[in-house]
Amino acid sequence: MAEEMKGMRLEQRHGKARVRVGRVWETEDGRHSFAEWSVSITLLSDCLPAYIHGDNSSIVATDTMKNTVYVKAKECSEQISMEDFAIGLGKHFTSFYEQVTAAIIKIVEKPWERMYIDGQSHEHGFKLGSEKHTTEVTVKKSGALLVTSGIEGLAVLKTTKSGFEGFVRDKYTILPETRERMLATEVTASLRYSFESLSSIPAKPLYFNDRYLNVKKVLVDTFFGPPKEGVYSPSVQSTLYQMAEAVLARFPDISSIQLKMPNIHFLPINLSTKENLIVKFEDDVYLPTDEPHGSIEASLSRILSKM
Ligand SMILES: O=c1[nH]c(=O)c2[nH]c(=O)[nH]c2[nH]1
Repeated sequence: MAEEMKGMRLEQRHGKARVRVGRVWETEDGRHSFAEWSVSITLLSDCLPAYIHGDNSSIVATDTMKNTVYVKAKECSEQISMEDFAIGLGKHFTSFYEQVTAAIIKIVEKPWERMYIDGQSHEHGFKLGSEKHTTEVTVKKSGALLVTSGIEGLAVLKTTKSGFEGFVRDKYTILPETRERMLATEVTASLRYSFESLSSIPAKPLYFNDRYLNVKKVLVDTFFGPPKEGVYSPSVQSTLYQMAEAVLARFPDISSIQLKMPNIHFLPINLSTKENLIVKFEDDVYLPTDEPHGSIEASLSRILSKM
């Protein structure tokens, strides 16, 4: 919310960050599902008197926002995706409070995965996985909507079928050209859905969970290529583009994707003295590093034809 007065402009928003909630759902046959979320709420609301006159009469307390997360979690009697939970919260804040014009809800899910014991899925046992599902939803009072989902910390590595050649060479360059190197990254992805109003959201339960898993699979499959032969990567940039393109080709309801793919370097080990070659690098012994790393990011969007 922005307001101009006395030749100045005040922009303000308030909310509650990192409200943590765990939710268990039990089906009739006794099988449990579980989700753990960290929910951050930001409200855009007309509460200028609080800033200017110390008058809090229009403020929705951030403590109330926190409580609302638990009330809404209780009300979800069946398992729900966090995108749908965020949309529900946004809908609540923008319709329940007159002064709230928009709500921005961010959720990060802790990656609890169902346990498998001797190949059999456990009814109520979960273990912590690695990459995280995230979402950010903006709901306006008008019902206008923006839904993004993300993946954080998807670490992938391949030991061959990667190279880097033909780049700029000048007096500062020492990097040799290669068609044989490791390729390692930690993918952060953010997907924007094309749903633009509350009424256009798919009614299918767990629609967004399904999308998340399938997008992750397309990203990973494109990064690695087929299991036997793999696929050659001429650069992180090229692989990133192919991953983004594959997602947009496969999922018509995703209108753009942003990918961040740091190039996490594994440096060849060569050890020698003046007299002796102790370790000669033969694409085998590496020094793993995490800094510095290449930082490579891009977003790919559909250009919507104006018919
Ligand atoms: O895939 C790569 N892209 C780069 O832009 C780059 N720069 C670099 O030093 N190594 C690499 N690798």
